[in-house]
Amino acid sequence: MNALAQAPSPSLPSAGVIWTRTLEAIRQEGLHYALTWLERMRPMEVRENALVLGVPDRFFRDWVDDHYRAMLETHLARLEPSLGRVAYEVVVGIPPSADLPPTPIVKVNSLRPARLNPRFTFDTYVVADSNQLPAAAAQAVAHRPGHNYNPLYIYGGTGLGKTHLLQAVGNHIWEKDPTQRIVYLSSEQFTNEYVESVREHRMTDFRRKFREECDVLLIDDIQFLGKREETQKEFFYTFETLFGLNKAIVLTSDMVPAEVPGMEDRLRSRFAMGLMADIREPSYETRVAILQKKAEQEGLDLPDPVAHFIAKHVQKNVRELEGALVKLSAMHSLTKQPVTEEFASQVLRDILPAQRAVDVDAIQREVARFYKVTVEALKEDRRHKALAHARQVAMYLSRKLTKSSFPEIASRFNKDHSTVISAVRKVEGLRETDAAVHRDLSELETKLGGM
Ligand SMILES: Nc1ncnc2c1ncn2[C@@H]1O[C@H](COP(=O)(O)OP(=O)(O)OP(=O)(O)O)[C@@H](O)[C@H]1O
Repeated sequence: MNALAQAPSPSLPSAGVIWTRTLEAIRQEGLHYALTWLERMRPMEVRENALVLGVPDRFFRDWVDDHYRAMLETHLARLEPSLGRVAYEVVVGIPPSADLPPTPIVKVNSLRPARLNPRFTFDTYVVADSNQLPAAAAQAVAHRPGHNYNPLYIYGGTGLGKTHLLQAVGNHIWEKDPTQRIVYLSSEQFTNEYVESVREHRMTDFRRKFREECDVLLIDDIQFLGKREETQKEFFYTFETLFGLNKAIVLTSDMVPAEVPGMEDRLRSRFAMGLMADIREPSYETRVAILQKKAEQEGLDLPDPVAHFIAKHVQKNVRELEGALVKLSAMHSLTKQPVTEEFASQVLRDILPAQRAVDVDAIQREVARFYKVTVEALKEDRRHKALAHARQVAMYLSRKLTKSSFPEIASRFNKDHSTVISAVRKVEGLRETDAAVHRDLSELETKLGGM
């Protein structure tokens, strides 16, 4: 049999090596059914900008060419940009196609569906208290699209990971089964496509794309549909068709359906038919965990105190946390300075919120709110255990976060200064030994914007 031929230029690997790598990439994408055919072919040579593959007969050649050429050429170009084509040569000795097992005739989407970012996967998503339900629901949809939670409606504030989860659903389904037709877009893009199709009299194409050739519909920021009456109508029928066919529908929004201005009632009620799950703002611990995971992904060695420092100061959303980390990482590789708290505070000066001056009043208010007691109760003499703890915490924070002296603090709580001193000592001790107290204090300090 004609074995592997040599490469045309010394800079290119041989046809055999290129072919092995191509098959490996296809295997990694889980396209096993394609391999049944592809593994029969023999790498012959690299000719001009084509990889020449040996095939047993013309039937085989035509079948592979019809079904897998696009996929092969995509993978080839990714591995060797100078090779954009495959060519075939009938070779004696390769077992003929007749003894191949029957292969399902499916149209393979060898390219990741449009607009899906491969970075947004379940692997790179940190699951925590703030997003447990939507993350679990998204995974359930990705495992059994159309059967679990249909539709799934994920809502929450900006930069909290809605798009990430939505795209993770799409990426997971596609990676497991590239024959699934996944349509991912924002409601604004849906509107634009609709308006264009009406204008250009291409509604049949539009409906085919969204109703007939769609197994999974993922729409980001559905709230923008509220302002578009005509598009909403079209979307309603799209929804009804897909839902009736058990096709998976996942939507994201920054508010619950009932709050979306201008959204028709019939759509609101349909959105609420499956599962509505909200992503909340990440807690302090979640922010630390996200920073650590992202640092690991970026290959940045992030010491714990620095992760805590950023988490304490960047509280708004995950997008801002990520921005802080990217900046830190870039400055670290440029300057080669060690990643310390001091370095972080210099680098992130312009993103960190300015330190708020905290006073005893603000501390009393925040602590009272936190422990669900009144500010007056903090200043009274009552010795109820929970109240006494809240009072001691308020005294400790007053000492730690303000410049007030013990007697000054004492006067604000109607106590004498020795009570404040022993309260501060007690809370300092508890902070070291009691994890719940440690967590409460960190959260309170974060809320108060202190260090
Ligand atoms: N739990 C998480 N784990 C890892 N990364 C996250 C998480 N949540 C958010 N991110 C990251 O934060 C950034 C912002 O997230 P995303 O774009 O999904 O937010 P969003 O809720 O869709 O925001 P918007 O409403 O503004 O569109 C992304 O880079 C995303 O990867």
